[in-house]
Amino acid sequence: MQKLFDEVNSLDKRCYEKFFLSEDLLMEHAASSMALYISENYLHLNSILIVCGSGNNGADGITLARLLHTKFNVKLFLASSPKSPISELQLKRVEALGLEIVDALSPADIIVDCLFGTGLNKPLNEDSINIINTLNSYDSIKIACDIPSGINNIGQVESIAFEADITITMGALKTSLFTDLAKDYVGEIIVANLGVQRNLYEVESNKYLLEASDMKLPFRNKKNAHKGTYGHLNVIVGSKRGAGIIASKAAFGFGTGLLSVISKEDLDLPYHIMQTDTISENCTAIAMGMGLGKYDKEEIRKLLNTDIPKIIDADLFYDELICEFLDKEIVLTPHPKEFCSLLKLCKITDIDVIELQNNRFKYVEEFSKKYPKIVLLLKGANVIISQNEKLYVNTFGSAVLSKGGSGDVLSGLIGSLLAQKYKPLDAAISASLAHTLAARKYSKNNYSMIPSDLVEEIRRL
Ligand SMILES: NC(=O)C1=CN([C@@H]2O[C@H](COP(=O)(O)OP(=O)(O)OC[C@H]3O[C@@H](n4cnc5c(N)ncnc54)[C@H](O)[C@@H]3O)[C@@H](O)[C@H]2O)[C@@H](O)CC1
Ligand SMILES: [K+]
Repeated sequence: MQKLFDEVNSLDKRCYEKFFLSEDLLMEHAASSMALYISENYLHLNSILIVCGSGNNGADGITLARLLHTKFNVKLFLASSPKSPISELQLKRVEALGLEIVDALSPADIIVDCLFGTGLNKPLNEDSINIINTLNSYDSIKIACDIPSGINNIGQVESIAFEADITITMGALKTSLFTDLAKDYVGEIIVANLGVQRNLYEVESNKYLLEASDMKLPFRNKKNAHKGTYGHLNVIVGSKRGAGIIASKAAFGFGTGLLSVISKEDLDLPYHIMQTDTISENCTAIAMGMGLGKYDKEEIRKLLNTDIPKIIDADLFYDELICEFLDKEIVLTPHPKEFCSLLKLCKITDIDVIELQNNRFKYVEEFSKKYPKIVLLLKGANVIISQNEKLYVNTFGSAVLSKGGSGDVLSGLIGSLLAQKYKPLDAAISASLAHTLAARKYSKNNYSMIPSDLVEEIRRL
């Protein structure tokens, strides 16, 4: 996993003091890293349009123009005149070299957006919106310098943002690049080296970006094993029984040795899935909440009171009963609307889904601060998992998963790993990664996947 930072100004300042690297030097390294990336990947192309604003993001762009002008046909466009001392200096340097500064936008093979970086602190004016709209309309390779212009420092897009194919971000990964709202704009994200090794540039953080290598699949190492070695998951199937059945099928394919569904109705299940009406004696994990529908509160309270590891989803996030159990180490997997209900029930805040989506990290942090033992998995385009005020982001999800039943598969996967004795946080992380990485492997198209296809892909991971 890689660290994420809510702000990097303090990291830049630390570089000036700790490593004696001036702002000028950091900027030179930032632009060199971008120039290297562009030269290594696009030397076969000819023209580059670099669009610069008045701050240091613009100064990065002016510096880049100087570094690339011998290799490409560089067109430098200044959307407004430089305001910071360093950007004035960078402009002097390119003027002295006689670089062309163009006074209108025109298409180019590559566009580099250096309008606004981390300094965007007010809504875009009409001019900026027009520039971004024009750039977005070009059929070019689109590269954002540091952050696509229009995304603010908490990852919100108020009106419009540059639609990058690649974002080359300076020094370290910023949290703002990983919100759901930023997902359609950032493209591939690359970190530019600022002349300091990344591990020296970075300090401690409570937020992490998950990588595929963080997924620990439940491979079996023992030779002397039997089905009981790999746990026994109990899935509580409610009145909307499809959800529990989907979860059960996913769970069985993800390694739990035994699986029983608890249901009062007679369900037509595959023969390897057992059915009973009470919790199994050797149960090692419970998955509940999905499709619960109408239920007996006392029975659910009894189940919640057991010490067996649990994953809880869906309907239970609308019942204040859940608040009695938030001091336990259980896994909760709400989608945004369910999380809003949970935040309200546990008296953190009363917000709607729009407010939550605008500030996902903030509300997950607040929840985790109040309930540090809970493993929370907030569903979304970029899943956020938290425990103990540490946040982990999974960005591998894609629209292929935006379907009824996907969440039930996830509950089954988490339940399966819990049954196999994964720690709750590890179960949530590995299951979430398996869920999203498997969905990426579905190759037919991005709209037709159904839960059984997803389960098939997960079984092939
Ligand atoms: N500080 C450093 O040492 C380094 C900074 N770097 C670059 O510097 C950038 C940050 O520079 P700045 O802090 O100057 O900020 P920006 O370059 O992002 O822009 C800030 C400027 O735009 C104005 N502005 C903000 N929002 C506006 C809006 N909506 N409409 C019109 N004008 C608006 C501000 O008043 C300010 O003049 C980073 O994103 C990065 O690209 C890099 O060169 C790496 C080193
Ligand atoms: K930018």
